[in-house]
Amino acid sequence: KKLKKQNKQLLPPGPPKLPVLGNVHQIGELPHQTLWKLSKKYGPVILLKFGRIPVVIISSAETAREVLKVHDLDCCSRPPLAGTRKLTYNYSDVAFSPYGEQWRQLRKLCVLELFSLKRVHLFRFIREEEVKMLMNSISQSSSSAAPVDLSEKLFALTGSIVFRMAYGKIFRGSNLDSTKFQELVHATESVAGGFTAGDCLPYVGWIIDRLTGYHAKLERVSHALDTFFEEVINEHLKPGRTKQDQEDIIDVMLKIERNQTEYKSEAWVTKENIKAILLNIFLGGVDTSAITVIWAMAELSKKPRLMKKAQSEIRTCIGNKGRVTESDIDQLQYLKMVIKETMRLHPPAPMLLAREAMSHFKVNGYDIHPKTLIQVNAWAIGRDPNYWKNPEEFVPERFIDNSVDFRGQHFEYLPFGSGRRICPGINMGVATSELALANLLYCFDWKLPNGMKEDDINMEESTGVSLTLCKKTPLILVPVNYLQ
Ligand code: HEM
Repeated sequence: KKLKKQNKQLLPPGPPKLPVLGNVHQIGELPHQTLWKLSKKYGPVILLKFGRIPVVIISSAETAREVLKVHDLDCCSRPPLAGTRKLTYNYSDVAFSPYGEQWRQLRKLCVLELFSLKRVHLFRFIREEEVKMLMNSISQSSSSAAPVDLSEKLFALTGSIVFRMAYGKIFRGSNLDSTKFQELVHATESVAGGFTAGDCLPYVGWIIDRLTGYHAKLERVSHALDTFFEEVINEHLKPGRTKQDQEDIIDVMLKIERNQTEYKSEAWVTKENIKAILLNIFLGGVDTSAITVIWAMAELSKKPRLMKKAQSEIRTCIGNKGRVTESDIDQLQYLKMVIKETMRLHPPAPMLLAREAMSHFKVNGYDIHPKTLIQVNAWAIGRDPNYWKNPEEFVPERFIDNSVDFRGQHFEYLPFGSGRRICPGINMGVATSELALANLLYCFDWKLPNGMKEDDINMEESTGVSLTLCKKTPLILVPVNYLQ
């Protein structure tokens, strides 16, 4: 009877699997690309096995809609992974915690308090100050016609912005300078989010994790993070901290923690929740915005005509004001299209964060069982020729008179995901990317170094050590001051 029932089930197709390993050996360094190729052969819903874990890969707008909208509630949990469990104080966070009451309350806290539009506006002065400092530092290189490593500068910029918003401190002069902070972010990314042997292989996996050094690295990183979080939280608890201090994200969370009784039915926050959410901000906020601006500058440098078009829009609008502020951004329609097109071709998170099915449901007629992991390939969907004309080409103009946006309602375009788990930091991420790009384009003309040609710009991708998709080689350009 059982066999009969099983035979009636229709599982998604997929490539042949090895015993024990499943398909792990086929994934390669750029999983979104490998899986895209597999989807061309096997279709938009594929079943793989990572060791013992069944994984379904979704690669079309229609099937993404089924998963993220129609069956959102059936699969809005996150899988339990060893790295994230350790780093998030046993899932005390928002991004990696399973679906349930705690996640709902913390998510509400993020949406209504921490990353709300009001909060994004309150932090505007931080973004403007940090972008201004970046322009000043680039301007110095410009006077000596020295090439600038824009990748490094942009990672440092978004690091400083997130650091100040969350911890209220400025890198410069602190014992954790920008380089050390970047190192900590990247070390954290290298142990968070991905699958370890222990997650995939029963009995022997944990031994492999010890032999490869993963376990020791995870211990080291989580200890360093915990020490850092303890330090910044304790600083916020010192009595000398005056009311005039600009309220940062730790202040907001500590206030809520203190007022537990007042909030009781609304939200409840412990020190561990605070630390775990700080970690989410760390991982969600730093690289994503920097990566967007780096890819945008790389694409525009390859197409000088488009760069000129974006610059003339900004320069006509801003005149001789000296810099672009956030109140100018709404008038810069072409700039917004450049950001959108960049996120279509280079979504910072090419595979949305993995979800876990909580109940049985069907996608495209295939059975999906509870505990199956579901990964949506946003990168492949953004290049689907059924939805995008000349999908491999960078054409910001495709967004003219096109209502498609990144708020999760258009399943052919999912840079921030969709459904219950959609990124709550959209406004913060977009505000940072738009302001930085607008100022880079306004303040400078950009030349390629050492007689390099547009076609020589290396557009190879790298997932590096993390879940995000960077440009493989740093973007090096020569700035020429536009305003003297
Ligand atoms: C360009 C900037 C950004 C991009 C492209 C981006 C992208 C994403 C994506 C694709 C997801 C997964 C959505 C899903 O599973 O459906 C996500 C989740 C998340 N992002 Fe972002 N993000 C950005 C900026 C930020 C910022 C600035 C923050 C916070 C300061 C943030 C915090 C989070 C959190 C907490 C989650 C987990 C939500 C949950 O699981 O409920 N992100 N982001």
